[in-house]
Amino acid sequence: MAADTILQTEGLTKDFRGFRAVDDIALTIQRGTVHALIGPNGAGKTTCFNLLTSFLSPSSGRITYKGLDITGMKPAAVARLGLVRSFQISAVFGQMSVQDNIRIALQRRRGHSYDFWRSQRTLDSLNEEAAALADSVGLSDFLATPASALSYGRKRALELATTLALDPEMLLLDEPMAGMGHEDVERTTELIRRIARSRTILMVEHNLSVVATLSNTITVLARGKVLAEGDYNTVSSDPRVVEAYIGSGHA
Ligand SMILES: Nc1ncnc2c1ncn2[C@@H]1O[C@H](COP(=O)(O)OP(=O)(O)OP(=O)(O)O)[C@@H](O)[C@H]1O
Repeated sequence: MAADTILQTEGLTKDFRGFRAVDDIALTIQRGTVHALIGPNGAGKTTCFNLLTSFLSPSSGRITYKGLDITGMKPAAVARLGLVRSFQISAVFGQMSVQDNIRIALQRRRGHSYDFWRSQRTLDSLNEEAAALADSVGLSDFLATPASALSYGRKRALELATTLALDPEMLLLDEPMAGMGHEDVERTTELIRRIARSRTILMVEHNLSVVATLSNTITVLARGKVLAEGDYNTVSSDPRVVEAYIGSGHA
């Protein structure tokens, strides 16, 4: 494992009752980069993503994070190592305000679980940090707003804030732009760019213009295998990639 590699997979394979969804994938993610996983429908992106966060166990192969073999570890243990998946781990409570949602997440990082209810003082001690996090995702004007009253894009921003409250070193984002309108996509792109300044990000994303804007490296999957890898210009001009997308009716 090279010194600046944060996550690596070797021979990563997943079979579903005889169907090979992920086939011998070798990924190397460099620390401090934004790495995108793309590919036509059914390429194996989600399966690969689920393997990386231990939501699925591989049929064979190995995953190494910061030099540590994390294959088969429980998702929570992986998260504690700083490899955190957004939108799944972070629950947002609709009736609670933006501020309270973020304060709960901050409490969780400190391992206090839900006993924060006991002390208003403990909660208040998190106000500053919560405000800073809300600000970092563009929600400073919404601190008192119940999460359920936020627009879809802002809800996703709140989810991101609650994930960032765990202070992950590496963030795995599953289609961060899914279901967003143009304005939210732009805001979220900027947000991810800012987050990426101090973190490593791996994302599965269908919006290719977002991928082009944000990614340092792109791995293209097709039929469970790595088809191409490189920067956006390299992979988008690769005839095999163009064909894979056209063949799937995606282009
Ligand atoms: N639990 C499962 N059981 C059986 N087959 C599965 C399972 N999960 C995924 N597959 C199959 O594995 C293949 C890869 O699926 P996956 O969801 O990883 O692809 P994807 O690239 O994320 O696709 P999409 O872009 O449509 O989300 C598909 O053919 C899918 O039907």
